[in-house]
Amino acid sequence: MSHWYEESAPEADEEFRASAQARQASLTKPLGALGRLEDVAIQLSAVQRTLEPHLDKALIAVFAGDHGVTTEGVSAYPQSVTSEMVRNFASGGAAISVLAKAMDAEFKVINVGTVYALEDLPNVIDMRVGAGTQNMCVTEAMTMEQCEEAMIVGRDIIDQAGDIDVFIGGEMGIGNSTSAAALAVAHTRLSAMAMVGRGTGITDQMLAKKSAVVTRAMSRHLPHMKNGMEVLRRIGGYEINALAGAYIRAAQKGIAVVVDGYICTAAAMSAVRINPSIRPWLFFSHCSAEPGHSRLLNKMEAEPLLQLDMRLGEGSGAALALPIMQAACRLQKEMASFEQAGVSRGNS
Ligand SMILES: O=C(O)c1ccc[n+]([C@@H]2O[C@H](COP(=O)([O-])O)[C@@H](O)[C@H]2O)c1
Ligand SMILES: Cc1cc2nc[nH]c2cc1C
Repeated sequence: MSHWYEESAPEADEEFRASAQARQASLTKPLGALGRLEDVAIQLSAVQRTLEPHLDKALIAVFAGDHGVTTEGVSAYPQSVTSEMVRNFASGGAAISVLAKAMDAEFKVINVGTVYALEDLPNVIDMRVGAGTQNMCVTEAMTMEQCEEAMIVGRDIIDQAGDIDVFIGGEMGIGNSTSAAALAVAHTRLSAMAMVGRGTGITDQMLAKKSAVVTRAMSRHLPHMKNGMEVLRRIGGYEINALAGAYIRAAQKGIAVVVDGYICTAAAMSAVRINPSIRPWLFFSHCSAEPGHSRLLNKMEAEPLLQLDMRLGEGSGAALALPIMQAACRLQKEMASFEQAGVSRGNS
């Protein structure tokens, strides 16, 4: 039986890619002078099958969930911060709340599994799959039912979105940089030491412990990770799995995805392992200060647009990349050609 998450996304169209490349070459600028903006517009042309790619209607959805592994002492902040920040997202005080407004994007907050039950909050969609995951050092983070349910939360957020052409996922979860590091080890087979970082800002001593925690979790789970779903079930998180489900559904529906930081990239890599056809729809916004992030991006052959030493999460880096990507679209659409503007071509 095939599952919803295995259905293919529309392929990139190589004819539109070639036409977009030709159009870029015809515009009034030295060949290649818009650098990475040209790559973005060309890739969008290939997946959206148009010479006038567009990212006008954006949805930013932040998924929140707690992590059992926090009992190992791997974060600089207490678990209660996940729920406290959900409140802050909802009341407009978080960085992503501000950025979503600044970027004119629709903004949603989804509770996929905080430990603390939150009373009915305006602007928060309550889709809790559980009260935090289990500690991956001692058991699987969740059951397969919970794993699929969390992915369906993400899928349904995309299905319920109106007519959007770009999706930005954000996450909030104290301890989730440990889960992301474990996912990164699972997908790259690099060492735990290479993939752990300071997350919210831990000490050297805690960093050594975090590495040992990931090593312990991997020795338990690695022999059983026969497919991407099993990886997400064993060492993922509710918000991470919701992101993976949202990425897969967005690509299936022809919606471009802008991937945020380390945790989002770990979710994206898991989603690609489950459904490789989604890869052409993923755009990588920034390289975060987590040292594992650049390694994971390399593994995915992904070139992020920005490097701002950010390590916030919430979708903040992706929100900042959006106007650059929108500008890339407008430039390809609206710039004059050498012929139109009567500008002489060079020899390049
Ligand atoms: O996006 C990133 O690259 C990133 C890097 C480090 C930390 N974070 C955020 O910080 C939290 C995880 O950090 P920690 O130390 O609790 O594992 C979580 O809420 C993430 O959104 C995010
Ligand atoms: C305050 C705070 C805000 C965050 N946003 C994403 N992760 C976070 C972690 C902390 C600790």
